[in-house]
This record gives sequence, C-alpha cells and structure tokens, in this order.
Amino acid sequence: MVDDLHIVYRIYGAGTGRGNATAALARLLLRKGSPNVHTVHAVRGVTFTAYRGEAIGIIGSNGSGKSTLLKAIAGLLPADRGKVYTEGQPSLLGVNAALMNDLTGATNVLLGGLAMGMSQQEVRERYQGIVDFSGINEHGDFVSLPMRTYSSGMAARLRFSIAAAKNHDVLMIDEALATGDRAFQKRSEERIRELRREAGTVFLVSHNNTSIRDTCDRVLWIEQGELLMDGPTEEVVRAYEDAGGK
Ligand SMILES: Nc1ncnc2c1ncn2[C@@H]1O[C@H](COP(=O)(O)OP(=O)(O)OP(=O)(O)O)[C@@H](O)[C@H]1O
Repeated sequence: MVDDLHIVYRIYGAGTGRGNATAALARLLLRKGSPNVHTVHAVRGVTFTAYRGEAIGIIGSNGSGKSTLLKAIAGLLPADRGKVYTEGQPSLLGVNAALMNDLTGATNVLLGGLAMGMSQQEVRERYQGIVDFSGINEHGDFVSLPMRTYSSGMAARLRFSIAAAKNHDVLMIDEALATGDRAFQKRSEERIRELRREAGTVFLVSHNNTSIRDTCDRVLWIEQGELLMDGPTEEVVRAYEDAGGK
C-alpha cells in the first residue's frame, strides 16, 4: 500500500547559471555564499493499494515520475512524506538493474541468481533455463561474451530472465518488455501470468501500450508526479491515448 507518498530529489551543487569555476573555488575556499540545492518534487501525494495477484501498469509522459515511484516502492528512495507498506521484499528489475558490464552474461546469471538469494545449487539448476528464456544465445554463443558487447535489448532480456527465474512477492519491471522482440514479449507475458498465479504482485512501467494491454489488468496514470487515474487497463489507457499519450 502506498499512502500519500512524496519523493523529492535534492541535487547538491546544481549550477544556477551565475557560477563559474572561479566562483566555485571562491565558495569552497572562502565559504562565501550558500551551496545551491536544487530540488525536484518527483512524486506528489500518490496513494493506492495493490493486491496479490494483480499486474499493475504505470503509464505517463517522460519524466512524470514512473521510475521514481517504482524505486520508492522497492525501498531504494526515502519518502519525503507518506509511506509505503509492503508484504514481502519487492524486487526491482529495471533496465538499469546492476549487472556487471565487463563480466560475461554467464557470470552475471550466476551472480544475479546468488544476489536474489538462490543457492549455488539452485542457480546451477536454473542456469540453462535462464539463458534459453533470454534468447540471447539464439545467434551465437553470446552468453560467454562480456555484457558490454550486448545490444541494449539483449541486456534487458537477460536481466528480465534472471529476475523472472525466481518467484517474487512483488516484482517490478521497468520497460524490459518493450526492448524485446515479439517472441520474447510473449514468453515474458506468460511468465508474468505465472508469477501472478503464484500470488505475487507485478508492476510494469512501460511506454508500450500494447505490452501494458497484454499484461496488466489495472493501470495507474501518473502525470507530473500526481496520480491522475487508477482503474481497469482499457479505461485508463484509452483516456491516456485520447489525451495524446502513446
Ligand atoms: N536521480 C535523480 N536526481 C534528480 N532528479 C531526478 C533523478 N531521477 C529522476 N529525476 C527527476 O524526477 C522526475 C521524474 O523522473 P522519473 O525518471 O521518475 O520519470 P519517468 O516517468 O520514469 O520518466 P521516463 O518515462 O522518461 O522514464 C523528472 O523530473 C526527473 O528529472
């Protein structure tokens, strides 16, 4: 449950336009002037309750606060006001989830599995399934190459495959589906349905309304940090499209 949540980013030392290197040095040395703190109020009073077995899409224009909301639910950002109550540990699977670029896909599967709390034995058992699910080896032995040689779509698919190998109480996905091809999207949708049957809650942030329609039964529409609409997928996505959102 998310109750009147506010998230404010504080950016220290943000330029105000009047600073230059000499002025900055003077401030540091002479302690003259106050440090600039720029704030961005990214989530403004969002309240909703998510239930087990739901798949909830989060839509809204660029910079509306979707990713910030997910990070806050995952406990990665402190609330300025309000509170997030969760049962179980939410797992955030973002396109930016921390995999190591210089390590091979194979090593990342092992480390990612361990980081999610699987035993070595479990990781070994599920390894092939994860690689097959991601489809990254369909055109060569990419899993033996460093992640930095992957396209952004391949990397996103591998991240999704690692995270989806485990059953989560709350699984949050940031755009991963939008970067996969149609075959991968179908596999992901099927896996998301399974996760929901296992009584988890899935959140999906996406700019792809088709993925949202195919996967979610409820949608939150966020604009300028505020919850504009919360309801059945078709109703909310149609209102969003009518307002010019794609
Ligand atoms: N680490 C950060 N530090 C400061 N401001 C941030 C940070 N991350 C996001 N913001 C700001 O917070 C606001 C919401 O950003 P957020 O990434 O949550 O939006 P979004 O809806 O996920 O956007 P997009 O659709 O482009 O991915 C924006 O104004 C953005 O500039």
